[in-house]
Amino acid sequence: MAYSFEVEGVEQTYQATPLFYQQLGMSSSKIILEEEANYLKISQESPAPKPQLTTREWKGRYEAAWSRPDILKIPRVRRGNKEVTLQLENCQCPKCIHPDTKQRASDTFAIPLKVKANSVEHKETGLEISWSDNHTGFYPYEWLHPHTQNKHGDRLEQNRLKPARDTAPGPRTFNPVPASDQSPRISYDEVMSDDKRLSVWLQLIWTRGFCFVDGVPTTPEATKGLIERIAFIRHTHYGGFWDFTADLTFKDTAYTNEFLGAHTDNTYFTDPARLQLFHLLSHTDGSGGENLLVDGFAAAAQLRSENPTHYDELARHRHPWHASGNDDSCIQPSAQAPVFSIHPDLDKMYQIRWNDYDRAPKVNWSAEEQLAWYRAARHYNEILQSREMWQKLEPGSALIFDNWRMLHGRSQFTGKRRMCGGYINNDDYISRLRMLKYGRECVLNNLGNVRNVSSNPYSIV
Ligand SMILES: C[N+](C)(C)CCCC[C@H](N)C(=O)O
Ligand SMILES: O=C(O)CCC(=O)C(=O)O
Repeated sequence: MAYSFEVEGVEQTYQATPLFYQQLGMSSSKIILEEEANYLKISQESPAPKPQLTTREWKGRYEAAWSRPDILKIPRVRRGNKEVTLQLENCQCPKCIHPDTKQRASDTFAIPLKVKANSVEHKETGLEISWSDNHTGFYPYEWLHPHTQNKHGDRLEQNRLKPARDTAPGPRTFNPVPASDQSPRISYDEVMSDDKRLSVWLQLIWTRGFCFVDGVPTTPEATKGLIERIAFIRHTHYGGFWDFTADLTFKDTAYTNEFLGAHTDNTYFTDPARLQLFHLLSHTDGSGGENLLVDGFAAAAQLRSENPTHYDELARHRHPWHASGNDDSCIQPSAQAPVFSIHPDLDKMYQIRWNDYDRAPKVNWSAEEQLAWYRAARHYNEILQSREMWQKLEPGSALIFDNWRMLHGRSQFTGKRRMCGGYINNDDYISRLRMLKYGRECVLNNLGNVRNVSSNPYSIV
């Protein structure tokens, strides 16, 4: 890739290796960025003679300019019309990316929208940028290079994922945020002994998004048996049934005592687990460790009513997700996936992926598309925070929830906290729910029926 600059009036072309600054004779000294109207003036602060590098409008197109206060554009490739944009929130420094879990460690939405790059310095291994919110960002060259971005976004994405109608269909009907004491609950003994109560339990999870099971013996064995009452436990790189504490058994922030903001699990799987059950077995010599739940569908419906465009942004743009904490794995879905997934037959939202820790930097979109998406995501994040339901789990009461609809999280804690639980696949849960609710004959008679009516078992997705 070649970058073209006019240097002192003479057009020069530089191979766009990440070190192209050095080819400009700019040694590892501070590069000062100055904004002049629509131009980006990159000059060098060093005792050596400074080759003035001034980008300018050329044949109606800018060679480089600020397109957004928090995005630094370095000159795009004239022929390929590519450009590299850097964002504070994709900073790769150890404060922004957890050195062990490789997850985002900074809060994307705490970054001011109007953040600006004050200066750029290229170091041996990457660019160091000091940002106006006093954060010093670091972008390794080998990270920078693959993160060039297509100015026009991903045409395929724009064409293929445009919502079927002027705005993407909404989520299925949702219930208002229940006060903690109005949470759906059911008895362990009933669920374990009676298929009718089992069916009620599964329908409560589907209609309300979550359900507590009271009277569960505070042992891993009883908890495992409760999960297996629904279906076999989904095995992942975290194992099958988990019994965990804050010891980084796996390099994921769940295995720490840190705060975890509202998120869905498994965004990095092609097929995220559908149900997740937590049973707090004990918490001694410490405090904190409360759990939060948010109804992501209810929040999405609120977003859609407040700003349909923001809702569409989160339904249209697909993102890369990853789980890379363990040294021997980097798990990613087979295709990038959006925050809101709309069912292709039933024309309603059926899955939310929301996990800022595990969201990888997206490359195939333009600066303008990024701005629109981040505004929408910020709006959704504010709604989610306003709808959080917090409560301290108690030994003996297990919490199960729909991981495609409900977001969960945890407050920071001290002391020894032992949590157990497990995942269940979507297909196994939905099969169990349909068979118990409709019966086998009705389910088999409706295979292939895609009408979104309650008499059709397929309407349960
Ligand atoms: C297995 N257990 C639930 C304990 C932890 C799993 C880690 C979840 C991961 N951060 C994610 O968001 O998918
Ligand atoms: O520790 C907890 O209570 C929840 C951990 C969590 O959010 C997760 O495992 O995804």
